[in-house]
Amino acid sequence: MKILSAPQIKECDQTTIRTGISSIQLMEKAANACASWIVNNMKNIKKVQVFCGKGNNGGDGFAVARLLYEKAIDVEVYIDRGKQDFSEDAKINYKKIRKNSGIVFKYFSKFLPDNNENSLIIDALFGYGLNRNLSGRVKAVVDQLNSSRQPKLAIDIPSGLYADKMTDDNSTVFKADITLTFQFYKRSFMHPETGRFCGTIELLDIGLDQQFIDDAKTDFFVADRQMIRSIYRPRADFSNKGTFGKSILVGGSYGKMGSVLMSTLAALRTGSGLTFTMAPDCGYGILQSQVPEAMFVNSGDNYIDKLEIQEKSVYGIGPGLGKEKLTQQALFDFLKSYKNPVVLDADALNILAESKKQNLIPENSVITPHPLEFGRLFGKTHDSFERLDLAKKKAKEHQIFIVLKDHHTAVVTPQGQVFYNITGNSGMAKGGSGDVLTGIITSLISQKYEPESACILGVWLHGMAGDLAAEQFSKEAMLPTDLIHKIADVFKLLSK
Ligand SMILES: NC(=O)C1=CN([C@@H]2O[C@H](COP(=O)(O)OP(=O)(O)OC[C@H]3O[C@@H](n4cnc5c(N)ncnc54)[C@H](O)[C@@H]3O)[C@@H](O)[C@H]2O)[C@@H](O)CC1
Ligand SMILES: [K+]
Repeated sequence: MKILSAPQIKECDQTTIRTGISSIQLMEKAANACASWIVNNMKNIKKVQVFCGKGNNGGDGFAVARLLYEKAIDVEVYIDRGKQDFSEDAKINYKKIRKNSGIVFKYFSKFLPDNNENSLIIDALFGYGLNRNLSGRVKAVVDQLNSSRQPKLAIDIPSGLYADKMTDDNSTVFKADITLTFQFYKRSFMHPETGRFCGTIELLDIGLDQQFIDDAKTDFFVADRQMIRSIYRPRADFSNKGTFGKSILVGGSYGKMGSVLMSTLAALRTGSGLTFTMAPDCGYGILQSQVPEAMFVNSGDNYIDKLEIQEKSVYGIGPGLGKEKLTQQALFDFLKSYKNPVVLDADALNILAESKKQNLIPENSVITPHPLEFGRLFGKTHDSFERLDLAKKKAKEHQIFIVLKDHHTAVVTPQGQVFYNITGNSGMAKGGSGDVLTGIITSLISQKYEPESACILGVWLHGMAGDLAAEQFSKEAMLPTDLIHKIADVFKLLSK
């Protein structure tokens, strides 16, 4: 699914209006979608306090207030004091509810929190039209709303959040529990500094012009179910283990054998035909007893000191590798003579960063850094938007795929496209989750998925396995090894 910028969404709204529906009808449709969602999904809500701004987001708020009032919900509407230069459609909806004597109108300054879980705060102050930080009375009331214990819902975008860029440090943003957003995810929903204000995100389809959406140019996408289904290839009949490729997981050192073990298990569970582990001898017993399906290639004593090149294989290198001098040399020698795409993670990336040998990464390879590893490889950045810009630049420069791990991991392609992942949860923020991802992506490439598809599908699978693990074990208790077991259920879901 495409992510459009705020100006593109505005153009999309306007195109939709030109091609049939009037702007006030479109607002009514948007408000209806919100009100229905609230009525159907928040059955305990008896009262709403709707905060309306002067633009069309405020217009949505007035219309939602009216529609909820018609559903016998107690409604209070809050507006700013002073001259109200409402947008045209906001004015129409404002006048409509002004006539309605049952709806209570108040100024922001009169807000008193109910602190009651049956009373919902609705933020319709600003949407994608925000062009400066919140200040004055609006800022004051949003600060007050944020400290209330009532459930909070934002219409389209939490007020104070820009659609496509960072907020300034310490600026005020409405902290929503739920964001009902129209048609598109916004980039700011996907980044940790800004996404944390959105709570649960629900996409509401308001029937915007499909032709405009199809033609719109963007570098940013969300990997949704539809995209994943188009990438996933069910396992073919009439096949043998050779059909599904050979994965070689390289890593492990004394005390860190678990990482390459998890990568190996994940590669097997993802369907790799033949799976090898290249690890030092100290891991021999562990690996052979824990993963009898994988073959062991001895690559050193307590750490890897040589890396054998095997034909027609896909290498996933890095988990638990360590940074011994001889390991470093083994990695350099390997990358100098091996020209096929590889998957590089963890210490493989740290070694390349410390030795400034990023140029050794073969074209079309996949690297899977977390923010710190990315910083070591390509330099520090101020925030995750800047980091993503730099990743786009570096993916192009090195012609590689960068899987930038984060709450919403982003797959960045050599063409500069970005695919945000929306599966996964904070229960995965544990040592070992990354090793599982390395195994999954390596396995998919060995099964002849193009690296781009392998990254997008792999990250999605990994997150989905995490969501299923959280459901069974809780975010706190779930383990990276649980992710590996849940891969089975994710494939079952995919093949339905
Ligand atoms: N027909 C349409 O265009 C539709 C728009 N919709 C809603 O309209 C929203 C966009 O509406 P608008 O473009 O009117 O934008 P907003 O409702 O976000 O408000 C923009 C107005 O607020 C002012 N403003 C921006 N930042 C401010 C700040 N920090 N302090 C004070 N004033 C500030 C702007 O100068 C402008 O007058 C969407 O997010 C969505 O909620 C939906 O109703 C769907 C249809
Ligand atoms: K809003």
